Amino acid sequence: MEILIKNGRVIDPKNNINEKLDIVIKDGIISRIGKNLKEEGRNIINADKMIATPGFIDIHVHLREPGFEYKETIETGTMAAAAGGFTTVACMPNTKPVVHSKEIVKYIKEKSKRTGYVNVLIIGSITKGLEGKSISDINEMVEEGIVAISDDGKTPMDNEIMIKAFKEAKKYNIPLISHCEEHNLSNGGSINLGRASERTGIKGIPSAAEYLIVKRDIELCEATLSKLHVAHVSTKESVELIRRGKLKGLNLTCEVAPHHFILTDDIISLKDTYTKVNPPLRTSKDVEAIIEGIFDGTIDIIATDHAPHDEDSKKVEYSRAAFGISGLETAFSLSYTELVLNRNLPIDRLVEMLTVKPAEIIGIDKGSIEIGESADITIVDLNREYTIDSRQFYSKGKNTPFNGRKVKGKVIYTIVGGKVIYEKGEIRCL
Ligand SMILES: NC(=O)N[C@@H](CC(=O)O)C(=O)O
Ligand SMILES: [Zn+2]
Ligand SMILES: [Zn+2]
Repeated sequence: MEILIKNGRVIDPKNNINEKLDIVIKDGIISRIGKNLKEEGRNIINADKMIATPGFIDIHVHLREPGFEYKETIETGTMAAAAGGFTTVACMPNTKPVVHSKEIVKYIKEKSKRTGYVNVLIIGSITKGLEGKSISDINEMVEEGIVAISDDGKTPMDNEIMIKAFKEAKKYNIPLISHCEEHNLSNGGSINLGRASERTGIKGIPSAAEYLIVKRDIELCEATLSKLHVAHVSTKESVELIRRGKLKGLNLTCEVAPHHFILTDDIISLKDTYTKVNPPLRTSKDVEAIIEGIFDGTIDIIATDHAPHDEDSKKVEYSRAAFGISGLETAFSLSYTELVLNRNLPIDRLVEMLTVKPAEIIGIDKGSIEIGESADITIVDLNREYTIDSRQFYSKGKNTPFNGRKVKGKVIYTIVGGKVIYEKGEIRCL
């Protein structure tokens, strides 16, 4: 049966489209785009007063499988993705075992095929066991289809290892995604070093813990002529370093997570460990620099860094709590409300940061609405206001500092390969 998406405003930044159009899906593929297309014999999705965009792509999620199924599984994580409008996610390798060999890549691929609701791409680790000592089996993981390498959660501190890793990434034309943290500086800290750490007595992490490694990795990217993608930028110095690196014409991109352009460390209190995230929430100066970076294109994309945790890992003393925010189900509404409504970012730019730009970074042929392409489409009601309620999350991780926040812009349909996976709050069974 063909599907007709009727009367939506189609926003497809790759093709410079922003107008009211109908879309026909046949056998999972986009078969027609045009005005006033015939209804007969087609399943109608009424997208009147809504936008239809390419399915969102999140290149930074933690699905926790294998090994931490009590925090999230591929099944629950991809349900959360669908509820957030994401049709493709790339999962980070800090699982148990770590994704450092072809066996684990195969395991995740197979499990995703069986239990995943959206497309799951895989990021392999840079070093075995994320230990920063010896390089993973990158060659064989590339053969199994990994889209990037990263030791996310940690930074390999040894330059020799990093140079080898950059050269490997270059050989296979994949980006190295850097979690930038100088561990000797972050050293047991839980929040940003500054007013909040003084106020609360919680041990601080200086901005330099991030930007020293951003600086190092940009220099290594330049020296090895490879692709660097900086994960979860949180400081104004990092934004400036990346801006300058890009001016030099380096193969350099970066992402920001919604919590880093919306929240500051002012909201931190000893009892609310849902505000604990790595890198930590910073100051309003950092937030303003990140916003500037989003406007001038220094910051390429939004990625959620979806980091779900079980309650036992969060309901402990602040310094002992796990770092991370469950982000897939709130990312669009938060970003739309903050960037488009509060700060006047053009909606096309927001959609671009969630679709074609992430696709380009990991080199996949997705992120647009084109005839002949797989029908990954997200339909959003921009006028729908609601209050974030983590009890309604499909994710196992209820850890969000945004609970109770009023936002605007709700995902109504998520279509993956022509199948309606999510519709008006409900996930459709596989
Ligand atoms: N961001 C986080 O606070 N936590 C991530 C690790 C990471 O992204 O660095 C996690 O795996 O829980
Ligand atoms: Zn990280
Ligand atoms: Zn992460």
